[in-house]
Amino acid sequence: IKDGWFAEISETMWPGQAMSLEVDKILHVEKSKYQDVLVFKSKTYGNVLVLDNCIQVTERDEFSYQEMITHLALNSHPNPKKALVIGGGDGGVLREILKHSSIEEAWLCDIDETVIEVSKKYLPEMSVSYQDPRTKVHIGDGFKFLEEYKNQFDVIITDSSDPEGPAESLFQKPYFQLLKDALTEKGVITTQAENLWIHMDIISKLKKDCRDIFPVAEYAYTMIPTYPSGSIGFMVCSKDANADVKKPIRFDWDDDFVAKNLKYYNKQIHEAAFVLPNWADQKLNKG
Ligand SMILES: NCCCCCc1nc2ccccc2[nH]1
Repeated sequence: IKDGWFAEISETMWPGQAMSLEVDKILHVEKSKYQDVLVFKSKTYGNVLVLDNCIQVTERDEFSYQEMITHLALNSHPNPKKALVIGGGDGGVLREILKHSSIEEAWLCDIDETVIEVSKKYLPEMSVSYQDPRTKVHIGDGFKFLEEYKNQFDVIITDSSDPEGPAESLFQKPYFQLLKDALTEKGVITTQAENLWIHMDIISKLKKDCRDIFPVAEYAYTMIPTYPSGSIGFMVCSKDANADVKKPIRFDWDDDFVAKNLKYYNKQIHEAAFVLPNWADQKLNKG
């Protein structure tokens, strides 16, 4: 933090550019077992969680990412009862999962307990989900967790940080085989799949790996001002060869519920999220 501004600089992940947020007050600085943890109150984006100098969530725009990574998956499954989040220690994805009345158990496995602790203290609107009786928390490596739970989950959401650091293994092909084996018959996954403008190499490899393992694998994205280049994507995959993840197969909420509980996701946005600009479509789907 310099002259009252935080700059998200990474010469390896987003060379030559950096999102900056003006700092009102530093709230927490800690070196956990796995990463540097920083929480600050920003001037215009609420509280901000930073891990190893990368912005993870801000209170002002987190709903875009949390709603899309969750509902693109859950609304692509006929009747999700048991869901799992790998990562996502802030609790925002859990909060979104719990908006589905079909959910009986919502599990979360994050490697870093410090992230959960600071989220409970500084991100109350996301960590509120930890109090829900359907929530089950496991602290540990998602890779190892999945090796123990085969054919258990209808939906698995990988809400990971970036490939540099503790989440590195969550972007490799073996991880997607583990996800598939942990899913039930018509299981669906979504993963944090980076940005079209600066990570086309990561995305095309993710899509290829997912296509080798899942019969259905598509990339979708959302607008989010505080992630690099202002958007972030998701791999959306299904074990059901007949599934069309590009359209919601379920939308159980009435207008009143949507007005009160969904600030971003709706049926049209679900479909629009998979529509790519020409250059990206060429590279991803015809490369
Ligand atoms: N550069 C894009 C970063 C996306 C980060 C998404 C995210 N936000 C998180 C918060 C806590 C734990 C894991 C998380 N993963």
